[in-house]
Order: sequence, then C-alpha cells, then structure tokens
Amino acid sequence: MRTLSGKELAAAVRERVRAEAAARQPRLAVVVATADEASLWYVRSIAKAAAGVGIACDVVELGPHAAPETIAATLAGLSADPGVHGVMLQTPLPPGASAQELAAAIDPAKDVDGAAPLSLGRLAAGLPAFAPATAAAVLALLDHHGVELAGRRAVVVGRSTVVGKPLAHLLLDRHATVTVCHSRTRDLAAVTSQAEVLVVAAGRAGLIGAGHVAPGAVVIDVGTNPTAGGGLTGDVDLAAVAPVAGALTPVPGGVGPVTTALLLEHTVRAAGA
Ligand SMILES: NC(=O)C1=CN([C@@H]2O[C@H](COP(=O)(O)OP(=O)(O)OC[C@H]3O[C@@H](n4cnc5c(N)ncnc54)[C@H](OP(=O)(O)O)[C@@H]3O)[C@@H](O)[C@H]2O)C=CC1
Ligand SMILES: Nc1nc(=O)c2c([nH]1)NC[C@@H]1CN(c3ccc(C(=O)N[C@@H](CCC(=O)O)C(=O)O)cc3)C=[N+]21
Repeated sequence: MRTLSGKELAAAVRERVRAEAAARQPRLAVVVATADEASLWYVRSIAKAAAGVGIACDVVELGPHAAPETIAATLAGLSADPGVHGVMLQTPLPPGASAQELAAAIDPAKDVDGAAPLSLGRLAAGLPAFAPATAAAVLALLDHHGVELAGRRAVVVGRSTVVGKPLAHLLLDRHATVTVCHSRTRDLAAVTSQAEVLVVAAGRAGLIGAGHVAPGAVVIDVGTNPTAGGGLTGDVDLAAVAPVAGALTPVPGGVGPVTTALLLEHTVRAAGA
C-alpha cells in the first residue's frame, strides 16, 4: 500500500504562497464564535501558518454565545473592508446560528473557504469560485500523487456543505463517475466497495473497514477524530484497510496540512484579483 502524504505538498504550496504574498500583503480574517477545542486548534494552526508565509491573520473572537445578527454584521463589515482580502467563518457555531445562512454575508470575492451559497452555486455551475479548502485539498492530493480521475468510479462518504457536496462537484468536473453516501445510505459497504477512488468525510472513527474497500482502491481519509490519548484518528480503520487498499492518506499528515495551505493560497489569490 502506498501512503499518500500531504506534508510535502503542503510545504510546496506554502512556498508558492510565500513568494506571492510578499508583493500583495494579504490579510485574512477568521471569525470565531465557538469554544470547541478542535476548532480553536485549527484557528491557531491557520494563524501560525499565515504568519509563516507573510499573510496577516486577524482572529475575530465573538465568543460561543454570539447572536447570529452579530456574526452576520461582523462578516458584512469585514467583506466591506478594503484592507481585508479573505474572510472565513469558523464552525461550529452557537445553537440557533446557521453556517449556511450566515455565510451569505461573506462577499464571494473574499470567500476563501467557499462557504457562501453563491460560491457553492458557482462551483456547481462550473464558474470560477473558491472551493472549500478541504474539498480543494482532496483534489490537490489526488493530483499531486498522480491519481487518474477521468472515467473512474469515485465514492464520497459524507454530504456536508464543507466537504462532501463541493467535492462531488469537483470530482464530476474531472470526469469521475461520482456517488455520494450519507447516514441514510443502505449497505454502505456495498457502495463503497465499488469505488476506485474512495473519499471518506463522515467524522466517525473506524467507519471504514476492510469490507468497505475494493482491492487496490485509492482511499482519502478526511476524518479528524480526537482520540482518548489526545491524538487524532481518521474515519478509516488503518490496520484493517492497509492490506486491501492500493493507496491511503495518513491522519495526521494527509488532507489536514494541505487544507490549511490551500486556505492561505486562496487568500493570496483573493488579494491579487
Ligand atoms: N482535514 C481537514 O481539513 C478537515 C477535516 N474535517 C473532518 O471531516 C469529517 C467530516 O466533516 P464535516 O463534513 O464537516 O462533518 P458533518 O458532520 O457536517 O458531516 C458528516 C457527513 O457524514 C455522514 N455520515 C455520518 N455518519 C455516517 C455513517 N455512519 N455512514 C455514512 N455516512 C455518515 C453524514 O450524513 P448525514 O448528512 O445523513 O447526517 C454527513 O453527511 C470530520 O471528522 C471533520 O473533523 C472537516 C473539515 C476539514
Ligand atoms: N469552515 C470550516 N472549514 C474547515 O475547513 C473546518 C472547519 N470549519 N471546522 C473544523 C474543521 C477541522 N479542520 C481541520 C483542518 C486541518 C487539520 C490539520 O491540519 N490536522 C493535522 C494534525 C493535527 C494534530 O495532530 O492534532 C493533520 O491532519 O496533520 C485538522 C482539522 C478544518 N475544519
């Protein structure tokens, strides 16, 4: 089995971004209204990576009890600020706040994590738009490791707005034959074992075992589930699947680092337009 690491690709993307950032002085604003530890970890890692490539990063902390109106007004204000090039709304959100509705307040030109409904619509229509960084990272990893997509059977597990749905569109654009699974899918293993390329973004540790994977399949594990020991594990049962799969992304060190690097790349692109 081949291990499809994301670390080298992420480093190469960051180098590219660093070179472009010098001339453009990009600024990214991350709006946070949560106390979720995993989410806050991601925000800190974005801020650190941004600093490393010369992108200014403002973390706008609204607190876990922020009212939806406050979040929307903050996003609208940042969208109207000519000094800010990228705007991202971190999830999860306080109860009663809808990420989909609030993201409509982000100017699509600054929507570097592809969260606004207009961005997803443009993506689906085949028009230029920022894709969510995670969905873009899956495509970038497949390309980096030379995985052919045209004409191949791709199965995506998960239909969220951040990962599954945009990813299905990106894979379709690359001429894969795409099936999307979710929690109501009957006999998940029967569907996933048809995949030549299997992408898993369910957020369920160990969901995918040997019986879910066709021999030789390329498996991309998007899941990041905290473990009891303070570590991180994917949605794929590594020990079970490794002998069956042809290639597999590690967690950590797979999709995650590429996601962060591409968010920064989207930000320099937004600053250069
Ligand atoms: N590495 C990275 O850069 C990123 C990693 N992630 C990780 O990816 C995972 C998914 O994230 P996200 O899309 O935001 O999560 P969501 O919880 O929004 O969506 C999960 C999706 O998986 C489906 N699902 C859940 N359980 C099952 C099951 N047993 N069988 C089949 N489908 C199932 C759900 O189905 P239904 O719609 O029916 O509920 C849903 O569509 C998480 O672990 C998250 O931490 C997320 C973003 C970035
Ligand atoms: N609007 C929005 N967009 C997101 O993209 C988004 C989000 N909300 N909410 C939370 C999830 C989670 N997420 C991760 C990104 C990178 C790593 C990552 O780089 N992880 C490292 C390791 C971390 C460790 O070892 O603890 C790795 O996989 O190698 C993890 C998780 C993005 N998310």
